[in-house]
Amino acid sequence: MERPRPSPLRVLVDMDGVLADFEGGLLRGFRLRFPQEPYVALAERRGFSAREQYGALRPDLADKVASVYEAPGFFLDLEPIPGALQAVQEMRCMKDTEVFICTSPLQKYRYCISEKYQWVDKYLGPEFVERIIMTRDKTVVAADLLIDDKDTIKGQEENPSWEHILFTCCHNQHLNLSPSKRRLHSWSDNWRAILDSKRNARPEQD
Ligand SMILES: O=c1ccn([C@@H]2O[C@H](COP(=O)(O)O)[C@@H](O)[C@H]2O)c(=O)[nH]1
Ligand SMILES: [Mg+2]
Repeated sequence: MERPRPSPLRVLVDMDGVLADFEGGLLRGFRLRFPQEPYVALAERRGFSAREQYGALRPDLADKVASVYEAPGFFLDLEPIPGALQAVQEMRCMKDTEVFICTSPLQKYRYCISEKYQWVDKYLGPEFVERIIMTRDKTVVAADLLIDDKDTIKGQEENPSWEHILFTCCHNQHLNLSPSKRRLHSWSDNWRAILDSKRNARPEQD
């Protein structure tokens, strides 16, 4: 009897901090727009929210830093993270693998949503535009893996189906993870091994 084909391994890849260099773009934009103000160097970044860290430095800097990423052109002008584009293109061509870009829009979404679509089209092409999942709640999306730089991902679903692989970024590099949690240190790290191990760990299908 013919064995049934395994279902493809579904991988969600985050955008800001994983494909697009949000932190680099934010620091560059902040220093250009507010050259007299103190800033947080990338090596000093702690915690997902740049807004909170700037606000702790001086309360009025919270709105100033947010005004940088809320401005038109911010998301479209972000540089790709080194190796990211090649990695996801390779992932897309891998046998028995499905890759989606899973990204959260800002609450002030006026420019962010369309610019994220344009960015994907510009750097990855229309095949990937078809594969954008834009959501403020990633826990309700079903997948095997989520590669994301946000250290804690919460939402309506308490037990998301995916395993969160923490992608190293300036704001999370100092965190000690629980032994069960895995990191991808960069796109030069062995992301293929992570996909393979997940594929092999899945229960056999009848
Ligand atoms: O200080 C910050 C840093 C980022 N954001 C926004 O959060 C999302 C992050 O999306 P992911 O899909 O989790 O990468 C994005 O819209 C950032 O602009 C923020 O609001 N404040
Ligand atoms: Mg992110």
